[in-house]
Amino acid sequence: MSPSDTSTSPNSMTPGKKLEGLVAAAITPMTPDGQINLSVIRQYVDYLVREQNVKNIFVNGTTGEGLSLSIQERKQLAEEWVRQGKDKLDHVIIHVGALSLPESQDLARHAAAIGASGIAVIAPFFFKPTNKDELVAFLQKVASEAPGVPFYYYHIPPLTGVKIRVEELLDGIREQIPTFQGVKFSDTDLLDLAQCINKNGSEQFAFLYGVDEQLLGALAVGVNGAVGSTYNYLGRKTKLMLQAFAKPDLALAQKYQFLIGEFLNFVIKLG
Ligand SMILES: CC(=O)N[C@@H]([C@@H](O)[C@H](O)[C@H](O)CO)[C@@H](O)CC(=O)C(=O)O
Repeated sequence: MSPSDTSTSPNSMTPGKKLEGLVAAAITPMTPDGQINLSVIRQYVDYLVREQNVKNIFVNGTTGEGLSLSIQERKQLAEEWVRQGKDKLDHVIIHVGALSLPESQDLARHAAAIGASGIAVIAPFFFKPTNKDELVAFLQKVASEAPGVPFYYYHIPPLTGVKIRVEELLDGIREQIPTFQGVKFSDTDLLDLAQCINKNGSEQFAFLYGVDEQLLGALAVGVNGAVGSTYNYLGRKTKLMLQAFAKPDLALAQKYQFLIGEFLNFVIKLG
């Protein structure tokens, strides 16, 4: 599917539905000879929905190694996820961040044309913005290329090295980026996260946490969802934790968080 022959109208998945709950950070399927393997994405969607009860996907992010892919590969993956997610997924969010502003803008226009339900952008991480205004200016130039598409800032300072506090960034953001919809917060600074939520209660922003092993802490300060790699295979288990937290049964929620932590400790030790 190319943007010109799209069979999916823009934002046709769930127009207006707020992004919340679990979002799986998509792994990029590859063939043994290093090509992207689009043929398994249909099965991947069905697996997420049926086996993990997860209906939101974040494409071309960290888990999907989007920044190691070519622009063409990123577009093909975005198209296939939107196509296969139609009528099955609630949200297909495409990460369109890149070091080159024109490339990021190109990816944003493409995501809009194929009907993605949202776009996200990380901070440029080689020549880094040194203050909030520089970062917002970059984000604004990308977001404005997709004026009908909800926009999310992807905050991941351990990888970008850009430590501008999100609380500061959000101050007045809608005036600069009218499509601004929320933050994917992949950092352990819960003070910053808590202040963001505290100060923006009236804005209806989505705050999605990205450190899976600490999700319970982020729930306690008020996030409305999470984006992460483990929701590909621990979606159901994590939903049990969300239910226990909402009940509220903190002891049970802790039990699930500890189990998830134990599992991740094992995975991290494997490298
Ligand atoms: C650095 C990193 O990869 N973080 C993951 C987490 O889900 C992470 O895999 C998990 O917390 C285990 O450490 C996500 O925040 C990344 C993510 O959502 C993405 O793929 O964009």
